[in-house]
Amino acid sequence: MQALHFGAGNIGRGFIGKLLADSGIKVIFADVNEKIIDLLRSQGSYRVKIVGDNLDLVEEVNNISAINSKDIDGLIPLFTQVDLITTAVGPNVLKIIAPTLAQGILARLAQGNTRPLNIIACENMVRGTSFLKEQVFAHLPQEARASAERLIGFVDSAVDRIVPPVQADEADPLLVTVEAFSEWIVDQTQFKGEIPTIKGMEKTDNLMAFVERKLFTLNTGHAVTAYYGKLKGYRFVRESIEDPEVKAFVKAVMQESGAVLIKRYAFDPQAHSAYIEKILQRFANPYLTDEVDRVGREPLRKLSYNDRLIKPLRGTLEYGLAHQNLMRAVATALHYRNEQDPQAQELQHYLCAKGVRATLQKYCELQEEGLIEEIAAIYHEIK
Ligand SMILES: NC(=O)c1ccc[n+]([C@@H]2O[C@H](COP(=O)([O-])OP(=O)(O)OC[C@H]3O[C@@H](n4cnc5c(N)ncnc54)[C@H](O)[C@@H]3O)[C@@H](O)[C@H]2O)c1
Ligand SMILES: O=P(O)(O)OC[C@@H](O)[C@@H](O)[C@H](O)[C@H](O)CO
Repeated sequence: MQALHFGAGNIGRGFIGKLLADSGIKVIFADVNEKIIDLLRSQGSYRVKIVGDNLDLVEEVNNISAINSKDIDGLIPLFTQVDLITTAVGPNVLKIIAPTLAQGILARLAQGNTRPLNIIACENMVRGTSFLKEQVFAHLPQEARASAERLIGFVDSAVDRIVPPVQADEADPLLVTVEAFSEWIVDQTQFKGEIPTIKGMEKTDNLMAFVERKLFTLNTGHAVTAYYGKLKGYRFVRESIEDPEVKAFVKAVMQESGAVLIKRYAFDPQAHSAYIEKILQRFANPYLTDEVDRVGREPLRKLSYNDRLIKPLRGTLEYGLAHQNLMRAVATALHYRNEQDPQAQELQHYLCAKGVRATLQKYCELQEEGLIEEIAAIYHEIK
């Protein structure tokens, strides 16, 4: 079996590509980073370092190749050969690769290929593959849509493994360092044809519970660790979470979002509490060098209506639950500054020009006057 994987970055190489290759699947990486592609192609392998307590393991990933995703002439024929397409490019890039996917699907259909093809977006996003499907279908002519619907499975998933950016290592530029923990859960109801056997890929018919549990616990807490840590002058996630004040705040936020999840999905409160504790330990992993700016990246995405801060906050309103810490988390995120991050720049310009209330309306799509006033008051108090 062959798979085409878009995005040879941290998660692409350190998680999804590795699981696929470990399961005997030939993985073809497609990326816009020419340097990475050249190296992957010339080496035909790369190494993954897995770190944790009493663990310092280096594993080699073989049976791979790579192509520049801008090389359309080389890329499109691959769509007729593979049985699986995965992505780890970032939520904002899905709409950029959608036209290419549509072109590839059309080539496959034109060839009369009736083998099922499954596509899985592995992004931090609720139902990211369904979003990708909408984007791809928008580029398919009407007459191709019924066949695509019948033959192409768009499978939503939840992905969890902390993989910080690659440290510059001249001796081994492809090396990725990852934590031992990993979780990849797919919606088994959305596959076409036989579900491939991939070690480490778990199947469920209740994906939303897993996606929200992960995004609104780990990623909510991670974002707060980054934004509060940045405000306190920390550079690394570990330094930030080791500050007792940050840790207490992060835990309180995760408990508030947890109350929403427990109510919505009937999770066992004790098991959820253990899940939170385990996540706090993962943030403090002494073997990972993860910067608050990576975790806080793209704050407008993180502050959007369905993402890790606002959706849990909306959940507390829906169920009449406490939300003081979530409001403070949003106010803290609004203070995020990073000159290298265009979204952080846009956020600060808008805040400066229009003020906090207009910012909450525009980017978070909040409408509740009382809530907006309370967050604005906390924002100014933090200032
Ligand atoms: N790093 C983590 O800890 C982690 C964990 C779970 C989920 N995720 C999610 O995985 C996704 C990828 O994150 P990452 O940390 O690997 O990011 P990354 O920046 O390391 O990797 C993204 C890769 O996509 C490539 N890319 C960009 N535009 C492209 C295009 N048009 N075509 C092909 N490739 C393109 C980039 O060159 C880069 O190599 C994100 O959605 C992220 O939220 C990350
Ligand atoms: O990738 P983002 O920008 O959505 O979020 C940053 C981190 O919280 C995230 O990458 C985590 O490390 C990851 O989700 C762990 O599974």
